[in-house]
Amino acid sequence: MKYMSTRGQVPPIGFTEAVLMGLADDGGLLVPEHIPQLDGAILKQWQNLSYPELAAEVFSLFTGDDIPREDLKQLAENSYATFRHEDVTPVRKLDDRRYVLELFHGPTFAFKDVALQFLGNLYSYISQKTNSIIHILGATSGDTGASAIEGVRGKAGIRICILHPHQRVSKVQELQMTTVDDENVLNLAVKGTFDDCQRIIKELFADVPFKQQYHLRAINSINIARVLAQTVYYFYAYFQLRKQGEEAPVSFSVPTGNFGDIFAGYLAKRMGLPVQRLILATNENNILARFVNEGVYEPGSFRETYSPSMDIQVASNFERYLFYLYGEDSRQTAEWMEQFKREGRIAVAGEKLDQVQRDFAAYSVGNEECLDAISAYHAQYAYLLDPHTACGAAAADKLAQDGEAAVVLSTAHPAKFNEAIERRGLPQTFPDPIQALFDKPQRQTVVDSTNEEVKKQLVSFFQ
Ligand SMILES: N[C@@H](CCOP(=O)(O)O)C(=O)O
Repeated sequence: MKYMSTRGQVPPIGFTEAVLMGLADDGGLLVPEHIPQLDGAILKQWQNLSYPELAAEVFSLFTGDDIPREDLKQLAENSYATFRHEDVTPVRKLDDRRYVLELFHGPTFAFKDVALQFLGNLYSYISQKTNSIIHILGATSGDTGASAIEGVRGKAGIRICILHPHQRVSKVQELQMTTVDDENVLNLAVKGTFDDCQRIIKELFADVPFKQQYHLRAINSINIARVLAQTVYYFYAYFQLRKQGEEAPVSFSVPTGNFGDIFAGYLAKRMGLPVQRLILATNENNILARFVNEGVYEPGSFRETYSPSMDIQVASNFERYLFYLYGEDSRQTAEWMEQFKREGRIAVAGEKLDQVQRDFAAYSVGNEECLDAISAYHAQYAYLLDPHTACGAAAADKLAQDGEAAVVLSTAHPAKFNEAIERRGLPQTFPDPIQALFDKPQRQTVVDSTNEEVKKQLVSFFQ
């Protein structure tokens, strides 16, 4: 399998090179040159696999000859051995047609662990096999950073620098990142929003001489390996539902800010997983929901919400979707992205908008509505949702259709977001690893939201 850029200016490259390149050198995003097509017979073969076995199968469709199957299996085994649940991503049935896909059983209690435990090990593997230097640069609104750090802390030959918006992540998210004392970890707290952090790292990655001189690698969902790893749980969840006897068509409700998680679902569906609907749930930072419902992709004003990981205006993976929406036309995609840079707006109408609305249903969840969902699920099912999952649940309820089974992706454990839970006076017990964070010293460097400031820090950390 080869990879190409959504903007068409990168010659086809293999899987390992795509992982190392992260953001495509022409500023676009890497995508596989074709989407593998699975028939019913393959899905049948996969339905009883363990999570690591399934992950190895999915990846083997995308790695070409770059990674032998036995090595892939080992990578997957090692990556998912760190999860606290034997099913890795179990599905909980709440009622007749309502399910929660729990993606938070990894080391940092967020769905990002599913991909980043794997990517951390993959980077180690690639660095040993190819002698590549791995200097990771990432941006986070809270969850990716902690997971990425956990995935590579203390690993030989790897350094990691994560930018997070200063005082705009939850307390537990901040502690998970800043209490890590391994020498290979640098946390920069940027005086700005997540969008500032993401813009800075994207501009640094787009400066190809700088990126190459300092061997910068991506762990955000701009890295195609992240998206591929996230497709696996859609398949696994579908098989679990069928094993639990659920016969109805299956829809997924996905809380999303950067469009990575739901894009993984879109890819799984394009590969042949029978997904009825993909429901896109945003908080009040609702650029994606507005795009699906009105066809206009244009940042609104930034809102601080109870679901800070989704406080995002400009969604990284949106470009990948545009590429597919326009029939894999890289010239058109590049033009759209140029226009977005120039005018801050993209608008689609007619048949294209119809297609968007066939691909997704979307709902933007208000702040109080999110808390209402937490209270309602607690009262009705004795189940405590974190505020991001609550957005997914509220959207699933709002857009529910008769006769379908709705699976809400639970992206984090509620203990990561006690600020929201406390607002409804709901008690919760912190898991031990989270409780222990409060006694540890923190280490972070606060920086201005400029490329120059961040560059200065990187040059000294990655030299
Ligand atoms: N919500 C994310 C933002 C970064 O998204 P990613 O999927 O591109 O890593 C976070 O928690 O950091």
